[in-house]
Amino acid sequence: MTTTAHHPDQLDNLHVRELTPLLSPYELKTQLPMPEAAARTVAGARATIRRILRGEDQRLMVVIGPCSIHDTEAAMDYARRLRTLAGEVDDRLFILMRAYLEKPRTTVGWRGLINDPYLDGSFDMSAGLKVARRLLIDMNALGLPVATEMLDPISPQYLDDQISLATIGARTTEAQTHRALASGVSMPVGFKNGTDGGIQVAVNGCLTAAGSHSFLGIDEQGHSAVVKTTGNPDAFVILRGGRGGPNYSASYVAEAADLMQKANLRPAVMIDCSHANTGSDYRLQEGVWNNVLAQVVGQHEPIVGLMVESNIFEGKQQLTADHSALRYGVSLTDGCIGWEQTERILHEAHAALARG
Ligand SMILES: O=C[C@H](O)[C@H](O)COP(=O)(O)O
Ligand SMILES: C=C(OP(=O)(O)O)C(=O)O
Repeated sequence: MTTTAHHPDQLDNLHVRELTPLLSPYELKTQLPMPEAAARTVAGARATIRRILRGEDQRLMVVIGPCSIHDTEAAMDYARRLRTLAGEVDDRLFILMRAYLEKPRTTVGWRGLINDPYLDGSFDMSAGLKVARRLLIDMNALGLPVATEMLDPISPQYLDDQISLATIGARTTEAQTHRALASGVSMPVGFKNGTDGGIQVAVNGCLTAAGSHSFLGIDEQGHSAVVKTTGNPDAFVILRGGRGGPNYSASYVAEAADLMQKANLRPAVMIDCSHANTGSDYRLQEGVWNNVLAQVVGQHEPIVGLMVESNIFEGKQQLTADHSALRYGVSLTDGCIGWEQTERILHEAHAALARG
């Protein structure tokens, strides 16, 4: 650890308290290598998602799971349940678990398992990366692929072999850093519309990510490096609502498809049933889900999937200093639907899609 002490003439690092070296991606991947079964899950899921995006696989992609993971035991409990459920509906629905390990905040708040794994402001990110990698390996080894938000431009070097689908969130969808990052990651990537509801920024994100970029990052040894990318052709738009309200209706879906077409991109749209599509009221997610399903049953394209915030138990809870008071399987960030409702809506969707 290097702690900076300020000299009166010092001009740099004036607001930096501490710099703590981190293990390298190579070291972490050597400590926690990819098992054969997990590798099969990731490779298979990425190929399936690419086929869905190109209209070659008619199944609907569903990204479902906690708003954020703070308890790995509860996350694995959820993952085992979802793995079983995914197998029951996989002729119509292709299910990925939402395994969100980094949280963007509107202002301040807990920023996720990688940033602060002990939930106490100690910010032990070495431990956070280890716990995140272990968890993603265990999920993939079950045969359950995962989707996550890529918020930090460094952490993907530690984890990207475990991730089948990446998303760029509403707060970063217009950022050059995240668009360049998306151009180099190894999996398909969804760009959310902006927090103001603007869809064009998400389309611009897809367009930018399709090209090659050069940016500052790290290599496998953890050294700072110029990262040169080839471009990622597998990008799509996620409609999550905005300040003006929801944007999951058919007219917004058509607008997104039209904007993608005008940008010479194959229209592919996922609907996020949460966030500004519900005004952050998790109880409204099922209504959004049903509306979008009705759109899909009539005409699948350009809708490729849905996203739902779900946990073992519904609602959310406050993070306080007394962790013994935390309720098992309840979100620490956005409110989620509970497991029973999750099972029900997935089975109902499966039946509705089977009926056509
Ligand atoms: O998905 C989670 C939240 O919507 C996002 O992280 C912003 O959360 P906040 O408004 O509570 O900070
Ligand atoms: C933060 C999230 O969403 P958004 O970027 O749409 O707010 C999320 O999906 O966890």
